[in-house]
Amino acid sequence: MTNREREILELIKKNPFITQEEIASKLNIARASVAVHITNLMKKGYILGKGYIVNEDEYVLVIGGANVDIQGFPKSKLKFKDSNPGQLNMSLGGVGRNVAENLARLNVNVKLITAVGEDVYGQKILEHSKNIGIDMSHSLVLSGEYTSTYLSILNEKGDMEVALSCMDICEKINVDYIKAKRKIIEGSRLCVVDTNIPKEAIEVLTEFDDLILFLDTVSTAKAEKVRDIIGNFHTVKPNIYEAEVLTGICVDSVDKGKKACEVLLNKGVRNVFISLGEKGVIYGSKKGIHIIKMPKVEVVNATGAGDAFLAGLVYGYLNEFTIEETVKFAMSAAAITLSSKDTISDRLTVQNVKDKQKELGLC
Ligand SMILES: Nc1ncnc2c1ncn2[C@@H]1O[C@H](COP(=O)(O)OP(=O)(O)OP(=O)(O)O)[C@@H](O)[C@H]1O
Ligand SMILES: O=c1[nH]cc([C@@H]2O[C@H](CO)[C@@H](O)[C@H]2O)c(=O)[nH]1
Repeated sequence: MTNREREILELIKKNPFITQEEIASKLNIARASVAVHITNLMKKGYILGKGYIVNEDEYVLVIGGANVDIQGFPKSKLKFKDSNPGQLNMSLGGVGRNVAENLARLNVNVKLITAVGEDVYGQKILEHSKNIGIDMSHSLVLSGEYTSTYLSILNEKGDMEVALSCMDICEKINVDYIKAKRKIIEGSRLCVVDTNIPKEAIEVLTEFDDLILFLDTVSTAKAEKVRDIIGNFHTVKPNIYEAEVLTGICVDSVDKGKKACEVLLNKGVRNVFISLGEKGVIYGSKKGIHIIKMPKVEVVNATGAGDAFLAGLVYGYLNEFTIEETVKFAMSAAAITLSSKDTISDRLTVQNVKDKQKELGLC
């Protein structure tokens, strides 16, 4: 939605009987432009038919992968080419799905476009989404396809050592499907996309009108898909390895992280957040480039910290936080996730994130 459309929608919400002339004079614009904006608001689904019946349900749309994560926790230092005593844990994952679940836990109205098979894992993902409040009505449920899975081995510190993703089903979220969902995508307050979906489908998304696009680059292999179109995203959150794929700069120091941030801003990205794991975050916008260090926190499983962080960025944007407030909120959301064995923490709530901010001195 454009700023002008938002202004008009606010006026209509206050007075559903307001005339186009009244809107025009309040906003100091021509009546004909008001008519065009109202037509667009109707097309995007914010106004439901004539008589200005307003659709109050503003939503965030997430497009990306949904996995079942299987993770191994060794009891002591990992020995390669050997069988390590440890524990296995299974939880729901997939970057897009994780971001959507974290947003739902932060009370954001969220819809997810993903693809699952008609198998046990797919059923589990659909059931859980229903319980948590993620709208899956625009997702694909495909017979003859396997729901995707992710297998990772962590080290004794809870950081991922190596992982393998098996996500061929995401190829079905293709250009045709994205085009068919154009109305619901353009009607979103903002759209989060991950690079699990095909390159061409992401490219189509970047061509949609007035779409605020947040990007999670997922992994170095998948970040390649967006290298040439990175300037078309509003907000990007690569980690240091993904930032290198996008910029060609090896982020092995804060200065190089800032340089990579500058490269991405110069390409046209509005807000850049390069996550540095336990070292914190380098963030930049036209107001400048800064770093916030991460305080020491308990780490049980680092998987999913980046996804909680991205959900925190969305929350900050929706609530008009400053960029610094947004980073601190997002880091605190990541801290809650780090202390959970599962990819998502069931302790993630707005109040708990605010309490965590205070506890960590990130206020
Ligand atoms: N080991 C850690 N100790 C402290 N904070 C961490 C740690 N790992 C991650 N974080 C916090 O979470 C944020 C995002 O983490 P990270 O840089 O690992 O993203 P990521 O690689 O995208 O994660 P993932 O793909 O596992 O979701 C960091 O900026 C930091 O605030
Ligand atoms: O290629 C991919 N690897 C890993 C993930 C997911 O990342 C999550 C952690 O950030 C984890 O849940 C995994 O399923 C993915 O969606 N695609």
